[in-house]
Amino acid sequence: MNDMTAAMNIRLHILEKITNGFSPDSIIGRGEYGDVYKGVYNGEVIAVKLLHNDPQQVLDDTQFNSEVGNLLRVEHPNIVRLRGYCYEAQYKYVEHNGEKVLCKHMYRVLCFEYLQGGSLDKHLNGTMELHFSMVIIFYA
Ligand SMILES: Nc1ncnc2c1ncn2[C@@H]1O[C@H](COP(=O)(O)OP(=O)(O)OP(=O)(O)O)[C@@H](O)[C@H]1O
Repeated sequence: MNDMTAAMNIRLHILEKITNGFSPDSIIGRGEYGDVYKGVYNGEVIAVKLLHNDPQQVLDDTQFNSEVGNLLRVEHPNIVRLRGYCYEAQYKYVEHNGEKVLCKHMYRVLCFEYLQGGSLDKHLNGTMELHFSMVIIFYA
């Protein structure tokens, strides 16, 4: 990871804060790959795209890094800018068949400059499989 991508890494707790915990009230749009929330980061309004959870199509670190890298390289006046990303695991206990089970929840988030009536069409193409996953890692 270079300095640029490191600087654009936005921690999950910050994204949760600026979207009121990914509250439905903060949703500004829904796409094929995830829901889009509105938030303010470093004084700028941004569009926060929380990628869907699909256990069948989980991106590994290399693939996600590669997609973020691609988005960083795109510089065009007609294409919305990536402001940051988040790739972070959260661990929590959930009820499963009457037992408490520790789950690893991977969050994959892309943050874009906010556009009035904006869309991520220009960024998410057929080659991207962007999801966040929930994987049971062991039983308590
Ligand atoms: N940068 C943005 N600024 C403002 N609103 C946005 C932005 N990006 C997405 N949105 C809103 O969220 C909605 C869903 O956007 P998104 O790009 O995720 O889905 P989409 O346009 O249907 O494309 P896809 O099929 O790739 O998911 C958009 O229609 C728009 O209303």
